[in-house]
Amino acid sequence: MAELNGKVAFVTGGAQGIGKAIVQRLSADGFAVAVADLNIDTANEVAKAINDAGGKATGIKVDVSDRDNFFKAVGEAAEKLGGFDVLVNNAGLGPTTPIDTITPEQFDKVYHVNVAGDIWGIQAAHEQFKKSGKGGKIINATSQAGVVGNPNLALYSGTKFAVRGITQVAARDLAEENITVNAYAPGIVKTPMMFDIAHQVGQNAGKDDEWGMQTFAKDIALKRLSEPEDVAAAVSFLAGPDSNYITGQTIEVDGGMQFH
Ligand SMILES: NC(=O)C1=CN([C@@H]2O[C@H](COP(=O)(O)OP(=O)(O)OC[C@H]3O[C@@H](n4cnc5c(N)ncnc54)[C@H](O)[C@@H]3O)[C@@H](O)[C@H]2O)C=CC1
Ligand SMILES: CC(=O)C(C)=O
Repeated sequence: MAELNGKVAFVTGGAQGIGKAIVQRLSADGFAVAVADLNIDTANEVAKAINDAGGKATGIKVDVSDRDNFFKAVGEAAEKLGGFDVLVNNAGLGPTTPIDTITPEQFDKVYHVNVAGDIWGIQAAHEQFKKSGKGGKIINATSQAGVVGNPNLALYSGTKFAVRGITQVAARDLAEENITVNAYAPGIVKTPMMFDIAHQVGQNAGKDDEWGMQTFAKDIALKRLSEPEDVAAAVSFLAGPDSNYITGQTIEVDGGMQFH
């Protein structure tokens, strides 16, 4: 395990999938990490494994769609870990929503987590950065589906386009305070979210999960699905000093799906 670098990172959705790989990678980079998730039991298990391996981590319960709760969770992490330097707005929901099936309830739920959650996170991080006066880094999860609209994902794709917009605006608004804001756009990553989407798409077409996965995977230039660690490596760059002169950008980590 690397020596602690004196910085603290707060990762939402850190209990599983891409978020878990991010907290593990940032811990290996020397960050003290807050494993922030709705699922506190799993978050605590991930934090314990990091502590057992010689890192510094704490599990924090958060519902990113609840503004007050997000502020409280960030404050708690800053107090427990002794600072606040990096926010990774990673938590998200990815329902499969053929266009005619979208309900008002589903719209509210997904937009509150994927879009409002990012705004509350940016505000809560900004509050901490103002206190420290040192600036910081905000890193948001979008998707290749937030770069090009994906079939069956109208609701989800729309939220991920919004995340790229919010990233650009926040980058401009916060730049004077030495705060950078960037995003990562994963492709088809082997996580519970993606396996669920593949299952739903396959089922809706009367086919199996593998067929559902291939409807997304067939366009990957590098011809393999993504591991969560592929994404964590890009987040490591965005959280570290080598990206200090980059802000407002989306890095696509999709094995070559979207080019522009
Ligand atoms: N898996 C993939 O292929 C891709 C994923 N992404 C994005 O990457 C991010 C992570 O995705 P996965 O790891 O695949 O998802 P996942 O569904 O496997 O894990 C998401 C985590 O977020 C937590 N979470 C859900 N709602 C929450 C809330 N309201 N407050 C706090 N935590 C909450 C869950 O408990 C879970 O631990 C998401 O923003 C997703 O949209 C983007 C592109 C592709
Ligand atoms: C889940 C997701 O972000 C996809 C399919 O790009």
